[in-house]
Amino acid sequence: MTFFEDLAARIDATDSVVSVGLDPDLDRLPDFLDADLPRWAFNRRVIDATHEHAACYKPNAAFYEDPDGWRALRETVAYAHGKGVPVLLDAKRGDIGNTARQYAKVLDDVDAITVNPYLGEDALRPFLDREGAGVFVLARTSNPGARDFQNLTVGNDKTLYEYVAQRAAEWDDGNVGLVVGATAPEELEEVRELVPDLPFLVPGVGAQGGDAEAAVEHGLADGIGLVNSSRGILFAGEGADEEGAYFRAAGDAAKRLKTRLNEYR
Ligand SMILES: O=c1ccn([C@@H]2O[C@H](COP(=O)(O)O)[C@@H](O)[C@H]2O)c(=O)[nH]1
Repeated sequence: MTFFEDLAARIDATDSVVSVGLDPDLDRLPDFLDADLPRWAFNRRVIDATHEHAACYKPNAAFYEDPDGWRALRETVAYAHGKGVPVLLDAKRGDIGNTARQYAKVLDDVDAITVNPYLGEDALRPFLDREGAGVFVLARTSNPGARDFQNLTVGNDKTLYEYVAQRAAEWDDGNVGLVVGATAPEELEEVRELVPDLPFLVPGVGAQGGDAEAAVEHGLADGIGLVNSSRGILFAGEGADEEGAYFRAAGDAAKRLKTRLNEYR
């Protein structure tokens, strides 16, 4: 099965397009979590609490880039897979071909990845050519600085993010999606009009205050796509003084987001 076939089956099974972001910020992990690998201990409990509502888990590589982090990530990916949930690594890779080939090896372990198109097609080929893997190309990101470059006009009449979206559609062989932020609902709509068939990963609902309705209305192609929340789910239990209550809050937050998104599906 390809990533997008798996994802379609998972969306069906959970009735959910929620991507649960696994960004275990060491500075925010609860004090009661006394473990050898705290990020893994945290993620395991989050996965236990949220997997019924998770179409996908999206660990961001930035939260794992040290030796203990790599171990925590490996355990997390295996555990998510054990629960039947696909894993999308948010790594935003993009480098010259020789290096990109090394980066792409991570697709032996995870099901999909985010990539940065700035270096051009040859930097993305090692990911695009991976049988079965999903590749989400950054088009219009959710941060305020996205406008600095992505909204510039290139050629005669297109913004850079529109141009990237069109190129990504040309690369698509049933394996390509786009990253478009929920904080830019007008851009979401424009990109959807340009590329009706590509599923989007839409980050930025929750902590970034993005538009959940636009995320669903424009993010899904034939019902397939992902709307991500990380901090809004992971740290929903902050303030709870015991473990059970803390992680129940994460489960409740994932369920609430699923229910809210489903109003617009
Ligand atoms: O445009 C983008 C691309 C990626 N992200 C990532 O998604 C999550 C969002 O986390 P929240 O806590 O829900 O804000 C995080 O890993 C980002 O690096 C994004 O936000 N926007």
